[in-house]
Amino acid sequence: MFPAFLAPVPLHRTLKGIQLRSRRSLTPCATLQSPQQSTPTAKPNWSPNTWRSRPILQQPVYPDSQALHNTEARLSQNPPLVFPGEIRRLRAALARASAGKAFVLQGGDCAESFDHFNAASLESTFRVLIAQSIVLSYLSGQPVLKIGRVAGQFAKPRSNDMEDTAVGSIPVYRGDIINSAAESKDARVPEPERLLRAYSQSAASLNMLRALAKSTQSMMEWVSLINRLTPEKYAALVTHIEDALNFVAACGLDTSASTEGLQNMREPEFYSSHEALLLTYEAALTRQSMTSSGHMSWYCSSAHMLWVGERTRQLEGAHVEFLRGIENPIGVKLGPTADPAEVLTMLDTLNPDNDPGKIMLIIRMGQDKLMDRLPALLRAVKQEGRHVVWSVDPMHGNTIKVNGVKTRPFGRVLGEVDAFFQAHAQEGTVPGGVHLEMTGEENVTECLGGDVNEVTEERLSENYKSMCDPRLNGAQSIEMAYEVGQRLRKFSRRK
Ligand SMILES: O=C[C@H](O)[C@H](O)COP(=O)(O)O
Ligand SMILES: C=C(OP(=O)(O)O)C(=O)O
Repeated sequence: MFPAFLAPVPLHRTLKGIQLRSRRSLTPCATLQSPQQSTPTAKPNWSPNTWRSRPILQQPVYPDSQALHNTEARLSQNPPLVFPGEIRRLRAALARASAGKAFVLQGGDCAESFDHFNAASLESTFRVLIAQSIVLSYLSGQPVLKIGRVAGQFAKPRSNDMEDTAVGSIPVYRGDIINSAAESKDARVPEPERLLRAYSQSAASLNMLRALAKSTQSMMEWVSLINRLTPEKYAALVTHIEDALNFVAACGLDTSASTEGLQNMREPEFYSSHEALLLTYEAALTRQSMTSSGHMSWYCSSAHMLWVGERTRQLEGAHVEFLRGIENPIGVKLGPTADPAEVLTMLDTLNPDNDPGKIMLIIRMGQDKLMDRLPALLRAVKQEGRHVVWSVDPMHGNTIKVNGVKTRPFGRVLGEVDAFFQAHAQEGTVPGGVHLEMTGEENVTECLGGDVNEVTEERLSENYKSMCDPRLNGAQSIEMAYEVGQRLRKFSRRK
């Protein structure tokens, strides 16, 4: 199934410290072994621990290393959160997206929280993601692949190690899996037991998301949710969506689940993802499993898809080293400084056999910089015949501060989406997805703008709950789906 793993990395891009690939012996063993029981890996010179000898950024320093070690040992015995078959299914779906036959919608919290965790909030985000996917599918005529930033999105990379607060300068909050957001020096001390709590919350979230995905909704229930959150300017489109759904229902197609798209609407396939930042957590949840062709492979069982962040994507760093050995699909965040040679080397390292469902390049350059920087990347990747899904994260490059509060104006976010489609039209490449920090909660006031119940500067403090960066609320998320869908529709018709 993966014979090309045996191919050597092109010499000119071989990384210092990563040896050329060579034939390796395969040792059969039971499926889903943990790192501590591991047999030789299918990837040469890699194990779930090789990252430990690489330079690493954005990691906490635990005062009690024995406690951390005990927690890692505990986690490595815990059951996997996701399974190899699901991961392989996601890769097959992503391969379709890389060929322009599906579109990826990836979204969820900036940072999941222990204190804000509740069923209503999780369910509202799930429902809004499905509603967005219906709008996107209707407008573009493409199946939409739904991936949540959920069930593991707990660790945050930060710009600075320290912050000034009312109690003086203290270490920054790095996400609930690491320390507490409370403003005191003690609260910011990293605590290993938080890894176990994050694991438990992720398991509970996945349990609920799997149940939600299986609980059949009538199409009209979706229409009523979409209707409530649709801006006036798109009211006519809701009627068209309703007509289309009525038509397929009248044809008996909604119950027969005879096409991928319709089945997806009734029983949506839903995948989890998060930034692979806290490598002690990710490594402890990495398991070995046999592929259908009898090869042993490593899967990170913390989420279906993982991504490497803009701040930790150094080619010789620990995060890329960890990610190169696992079979999960990998996202790579690319900010304005990413250059073509670096991106191609990254692809050599993470996807040496050029599998079309393996890599998602997630552009987050900011609306002002994208048109300057993205076309060169699109050209280089296309010229080299590399298969990737191109996605846009229009959130992270468009953050501003208003009265000291981080926010993102809806218009700027949309500006980056626009530029993304424009760059692909110019270069003849495929815009394959969108990545949003969002919540299904309707009354959240973190991002400015939006047509339904507009968030003004004065309203930002009304209900600002994000643990780190501002999210689109339920109505802003649906509005964004219309905007992205219109652009995707125009794009598809241009072909
Ligand atoms: O979500 C992304 C980063 O973690 C976040 O933007 C960092 O925020 P900071 O610049 O306030 O540290
Ligand atoms: C930190 C994030 O993004 P980036 O690495 O693009 O800044 C994120 O998506 O949470």
